[in-house]
Amino acid sequence: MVVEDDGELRYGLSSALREAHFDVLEAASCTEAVNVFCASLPDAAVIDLRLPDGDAVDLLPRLRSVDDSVPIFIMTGHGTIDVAVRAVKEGAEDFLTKPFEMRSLVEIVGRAVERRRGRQASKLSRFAILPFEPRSAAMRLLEDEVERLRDSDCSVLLLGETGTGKSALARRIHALGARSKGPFVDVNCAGLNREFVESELFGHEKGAFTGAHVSKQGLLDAAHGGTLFLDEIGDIDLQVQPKVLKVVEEKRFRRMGDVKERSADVRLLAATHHDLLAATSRRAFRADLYYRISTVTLTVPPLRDRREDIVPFSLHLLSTLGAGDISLSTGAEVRLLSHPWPGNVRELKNVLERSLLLRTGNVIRASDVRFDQHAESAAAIPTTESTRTSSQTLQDVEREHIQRALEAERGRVEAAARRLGIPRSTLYQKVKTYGIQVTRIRMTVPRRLGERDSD
Ligand SMILES: Nc1ncnc2c1ncn2[C@@H]1O[C@H](COP(=O)(O)OP(=O)(O)OP(=O)(O)O)[C@@H](O)[C@H]1O
Repeated sequence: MVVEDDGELRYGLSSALREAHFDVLEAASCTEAVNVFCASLPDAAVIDLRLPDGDAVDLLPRLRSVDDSVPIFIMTGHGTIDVAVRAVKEGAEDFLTKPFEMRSLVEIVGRAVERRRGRQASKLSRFAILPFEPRSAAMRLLEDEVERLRDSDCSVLLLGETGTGKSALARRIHALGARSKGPFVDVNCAGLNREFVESELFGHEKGAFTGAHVSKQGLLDAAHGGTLFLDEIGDIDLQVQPKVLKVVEEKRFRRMGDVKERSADVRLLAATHHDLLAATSRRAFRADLYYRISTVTLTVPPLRDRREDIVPFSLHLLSTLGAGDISLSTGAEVRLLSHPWPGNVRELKNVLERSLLLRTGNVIRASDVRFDQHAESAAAIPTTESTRTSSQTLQDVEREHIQRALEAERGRVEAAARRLGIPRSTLYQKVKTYGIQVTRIRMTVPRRLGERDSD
């Protein structure tokens, strides 16, 4: 993403990057930059320090609260280097002093994109090489089913309560299969409106709708040769569903505003925590799509139904958190075993992360195991009144309330903002101010759009 209000310079920067085969999105102000960034999650951003409606230092926290893994470069003139240094302290990758050679820009951006991709690939491979051997019958059965699907290219529907590990399982299925060298593109469809999901998935041609200033490849292009994982598929708009069906059945799709069809060489994995069959009878989900994607279903059992796994899985999670030398006292094990885990693995991971911070020495004790009081019901936010204690400040209450809203909406900032009755931009600001970790990013595109060769 290139953000520059000087049209000529913007054109020069974009052309240099396009010549180097980057897909470039342009913005001329902070407001436009936020919109483009949220809609497309670019692999890197190059931003002019001074923009008509603010400067890059103001913009950084807003962009980083959406996705802090995107490398952001600040372009600056000689007189403004101290401000640019501040921007780097705020999390910018580096700054470029004008005038600079386009060649250096292309090199710097290219290297940052590669580094980011490497980090994402190693995350994925770390995940793939740390399999957990379950003790529970339910998880062993699931493992057998996954093993049987290893060589198949069929679509799979993953079912299970929120936080059970459906996305994690989708990544494993991808990593085990023949497409493992191709991209894994993960789209969370919850809360996305029709036009957004359609343009993100299928891409669009210039002028396809108001604001489509340039043509854009979709995530189906990005997933070419790999796997497309549609999380919360039950939330996909009814009008978009026939197009998804065409991808599953015919492996073909059409960009918005385009007349020609393109081939979609993707394996489709989908997940939902809704009862899709019931949704088909309410006509909220198309029956033909349901039957097409549900030929093979895998159900991830909730943690409370696989208690034998809780202690060994906790030790496994501790090692994935870099704490493989930490053990659990008997008291801590008893506490973990007696909890109902409504938030499943996500909640277990949070509790373990917290206990790592609270522990002294190499053992987690019962008193270090503190449950999230608000996870009892992921769907309900308790009233502020019921959670207030005399020592809490108004800010403590606000921070907790925001955290609960984000948990209840599984990290979807847009939905949490709606729930709280505040604009999304205000929520981003508060998330930044309170240093709240948003645990779920809506969309992960592990490589540059349109790039098709293997990692
Ligand atoms: N086998 C595993 N090893 C390590 N971490 C895991 C494993 N399974 C799940 N997790 C972690 O638990 C959390 C929840 O997992 P995930 O997002 O896959 O759940 P989900 O069922 O897709 O949730 P939702 O329905 O809310 O989308 C994530 O932080 C994930 O990294």
